[in-house]
Amino acid sequence: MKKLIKLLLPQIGKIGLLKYIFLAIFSGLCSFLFINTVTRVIGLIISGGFTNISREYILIFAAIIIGFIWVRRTLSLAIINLSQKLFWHLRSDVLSLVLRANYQQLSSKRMEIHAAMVSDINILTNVSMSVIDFCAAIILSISCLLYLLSISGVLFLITLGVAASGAIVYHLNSKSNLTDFNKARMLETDFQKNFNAILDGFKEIFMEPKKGRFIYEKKIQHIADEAQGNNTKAFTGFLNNQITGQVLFYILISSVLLFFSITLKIKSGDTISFVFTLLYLLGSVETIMVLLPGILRAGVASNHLMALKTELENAEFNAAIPVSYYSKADFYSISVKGLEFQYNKKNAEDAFSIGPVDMEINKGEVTFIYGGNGSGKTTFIHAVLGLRYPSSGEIQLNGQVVDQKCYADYRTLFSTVFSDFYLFDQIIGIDHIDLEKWKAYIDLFEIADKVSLTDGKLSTTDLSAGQRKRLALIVALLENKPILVLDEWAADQDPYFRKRFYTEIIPMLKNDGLTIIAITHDDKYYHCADSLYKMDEGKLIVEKAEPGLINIIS
Ligand SMILES: Nc1ncnc2c1ncn2[C@@H]1O[C@H](COP(=O)(O)OP(=O)(O)OP(=O)(O)O)[C@@H](O)[C@H]1O
Repeated sequence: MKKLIKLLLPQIGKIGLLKYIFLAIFSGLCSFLFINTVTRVIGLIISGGFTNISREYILIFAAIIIGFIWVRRTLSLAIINLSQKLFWHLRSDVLSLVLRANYQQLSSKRMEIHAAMVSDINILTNVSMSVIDFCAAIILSISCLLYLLSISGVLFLITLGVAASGAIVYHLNSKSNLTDFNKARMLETDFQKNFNAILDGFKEIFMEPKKGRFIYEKKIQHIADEAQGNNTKAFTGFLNNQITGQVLFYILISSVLLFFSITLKIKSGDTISFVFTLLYLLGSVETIMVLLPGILRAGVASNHLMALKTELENAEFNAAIPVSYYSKADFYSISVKGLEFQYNKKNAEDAFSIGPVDMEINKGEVTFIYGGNGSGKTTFIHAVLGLRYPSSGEIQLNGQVVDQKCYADYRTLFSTVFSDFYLFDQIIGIDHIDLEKWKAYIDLFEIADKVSLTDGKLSTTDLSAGQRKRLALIVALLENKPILVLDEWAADQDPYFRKRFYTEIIPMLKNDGLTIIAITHDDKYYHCADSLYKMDEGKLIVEKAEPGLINIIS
């Protein structure tokens, strides 16, 4: 509940929260006044004191009903607004944290974030709708208890004793119910992971339905069974509490009617008022019991959400937004000195590592890195790009050590086409798109008849794999950054264009003052590089590190 209020407070402010509390109290009081008036009128009817139509009671009932309509409408509208505000605020909050998070952290948290977005935020939004009924039921219960006290102190104490026994039973069970909700919530992340595997791997599944069946039967069914079991156990626990509460009340009401009214010599009018009020109290206690599981589940969801938010906010390496951008004129050299990096794994011996690596990248140089699959080329490039933070060693830019604080600025040196690049459907992140360059590039990359640009929007991204890569490279070049980094860019190009790329386009880009680092397996064109390195099991071996052309093959 505390965490829920912590989430709600920024949305409504303290005064807003007080307003909601006041409205909820007023709503509970309206219900109580209605019940109280009904009880009094029944008392009057039974005692024969209600013979004429009473204008006074008509006015009282009308005032209560009007008050009730007003308060419920005001409160409902406010809660609907609040839940919508909360829903979109939480979504944008998590997204803005995601945008500020670092790659290293985010890549290991993808599924958690997905589950938070899809599941936790929905649970929280939905529960905010039932908060009014919950608060109103609590106020009504308190008012009923106070009224019971005014009727008979002894019966009130007996009622309190019964309520306390219910509360103890509830408390004893709620811990294990909450554990079950928690377990079910943990499984939600696994569910999202497998759900994404189905969506992302649908082509493969469509070709071989056994794959889909495996994920469905062996993974999702298992998760569904376990989550269903946990949720069912938790909800059953709450239902048992509810039944226990009801039974205790039924026993109490029967005892008041058949036993206490006689032994305690309570007046019949008071007994009737007491029993009526108990029945209403039972109703509001039931409302509380029905709504409580949802509210506790929302507590679990808000715990997860807050933990995720805190984790994203407290990232050790969290400067994603650059303060200033490097231009081509600002860049002279990058020196990689003793750089080491290791992936985090539970068993550190299994974790792949690179380094120590030393390397020089000078302005205007074309550097190729080659090596076997899994040798660590991409991992190393990620470390050079500042996507992953080295575990030891350092990177120097123009002779100055790049520390964590300047990493965001450092990353502005690079435009990239990763091997698993994402092509946005519009050119974003560039203040002024140079349309002349765009035209020149689409001609140079021979896709002028395939794609056009209107107001920064690409006419299509539905192209062949090779054409998509050409388009991604054009977008990277339009960023006009000092260094271009390519990861196996030419792998999807036909032999004709591959030759053009290495022998015409790269020299042309180099002439334009661009520094190029490319991971490549195209040994036929290694001679086109000024510097050539081989990555071998995480170690970088210099093949050629002086400006000039070499031909490894010859
Ligand atoms: N996200 C990751 N978490 C943990 N280990 C990883 C991760 N990505 C890669 N690895 C490990 O790092 C090793 C090197 O991967 P990397 O992608 O750097 O190789 P590569 O040389 O670029 O290979 P390829 O030529 O096949 O693209 C892999 O063998 C893998 O075990």
